[in-house]
Amino acid sequence: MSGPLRVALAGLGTVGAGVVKLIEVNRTLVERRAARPIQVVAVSARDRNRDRGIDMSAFEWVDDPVTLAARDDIDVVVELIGGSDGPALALARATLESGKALVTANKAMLAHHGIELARMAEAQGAALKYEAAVAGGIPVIKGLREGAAANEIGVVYGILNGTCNYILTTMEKEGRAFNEVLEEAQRLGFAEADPSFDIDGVDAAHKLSILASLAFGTRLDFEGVAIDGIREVEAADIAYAETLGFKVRLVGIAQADANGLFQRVHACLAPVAHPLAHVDGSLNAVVAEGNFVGRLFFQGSGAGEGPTASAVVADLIDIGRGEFGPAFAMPVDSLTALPPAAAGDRVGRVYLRFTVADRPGVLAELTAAMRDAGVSIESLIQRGNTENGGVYLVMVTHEVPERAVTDALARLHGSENILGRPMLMHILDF
Ligand SMILES: NC(=O)c1ccc[n+]([C@@H]2O[C@H](COP(=O)([O-])OP(=O)(O)OC[C@H]3O[C@@H](n4cnc5c(N)ncnc54)[C@H](O)[C@@H]3O)[C@@H](O)[C@H]2O)c1
Ligand SMILES: N[C@@H](CCO)C(=O)O
Ligand code: NA
Repeated sequence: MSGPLRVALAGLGTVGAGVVKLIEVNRTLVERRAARPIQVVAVSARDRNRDRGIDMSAFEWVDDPVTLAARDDIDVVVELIGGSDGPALALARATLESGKALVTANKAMLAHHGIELARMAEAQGAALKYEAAVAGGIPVIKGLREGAAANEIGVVYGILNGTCNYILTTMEKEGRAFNEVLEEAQRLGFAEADPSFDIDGVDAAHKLSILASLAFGTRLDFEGVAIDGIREVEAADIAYAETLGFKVRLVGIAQADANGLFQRVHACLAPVAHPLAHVDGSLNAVVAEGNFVGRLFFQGSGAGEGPTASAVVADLIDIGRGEFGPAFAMPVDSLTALPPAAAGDRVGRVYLRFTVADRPGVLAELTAAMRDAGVSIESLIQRGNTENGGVYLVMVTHEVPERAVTDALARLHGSENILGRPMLMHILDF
């Protein structure tokens, strides 16, 4: 064995504490695999005295994590603070500038500053590793960056947020209210510090932009992701979806073709036969289609202490072995910049839920707008009273270009017969 890999941990929350525990429990095999001892030299967090359920007395405590970057007795800094900017970014920059290896679970930081950090790592010949940042414990970064590296990948999509999947599937199985289930996900340690990042789709978009760069060899483009979360999904939508043969899932989709780079996060209806319809609770899943390997399906725990620590320590093992290369699978200057592709040309089936007044002529008005916009209806359900005195009218369209649905909704805008905002979800057709 060569000399120890000297590690500093910045951030001792859910993930940081998990890393300390994993190294403790699995030390022997981790060190055999890294071919050297793993030595946690120093740690930093906001509150020194917080009870983390682990003995930290062997580690030097540091108040300012950025000072870790300049130390000669540290080889790798592990950033587990979070946040796209602030102390996490200051630490990441200082670490790479000093030529040290950086391991991070911070997808927000990578989505916003990944290219800059990858360039710094390249300039210094330093490792920048981030397996925990996308789909937690699932080795999807390794899978795309290494395992599928010989393929042209046309599409990558999946369930990238454990909190949303936990909320949607718990609502589905137990019929419980949105807010109650969100609080439970926060207690279980899945949710981001700001849970709106989870439920508004931002966290999934951070991860999707990283996956897209790896899959297509394109420059990371978080600004190009169209984002919708799950706030508008009602228990009724989940029940209608079930009646129609679907499950509601928050799905991130990235596709690269002659039209450019299409990236979108949105609640979708997955047909019950689709593998994503069977991804429950806080699990994540990623599907990638390669031109030689075919369909790859990765599934596992995308959040929580153990699975995320598993990914962080795997990165440390790689660094211990000296196995790393360009952060985004190729040198930054080789990444192409594709223009964002417009959604309007995309063809697919759509689920629409309207809350309508219960009076004659409403259905005729709705179907006329669909007809005039060239939208053909595959199935239609009208049922029940809603709280605001209307009835729900739910339809699934045949395959149509997205702009036709937008046109139909524009024709109905302002109609006295339509109460509240229509709910639209795309049907997953990969
Ligand atoms: N929790 C998960 O399941 C999960 C999964 C994958 C990725 N991540 C990512 O991992 C990172 C950490 O997440 P977490 O859930 O462990 O967060 P957390 O809120 O539980 O922990 C954050 C830690 O950072 C420390 N911290 C905050 N500001 C600091 C500062 N200025 N200096 C030093 N320490 C500071 C806090 O004291 C705390 O120990 C985030 O980037 C998150 O997105 C989390
Ligand atoms: N908040 C994230 C943590 C994992 O990145 C989730 O719920 O998936
Ligand atoms: Na991962």
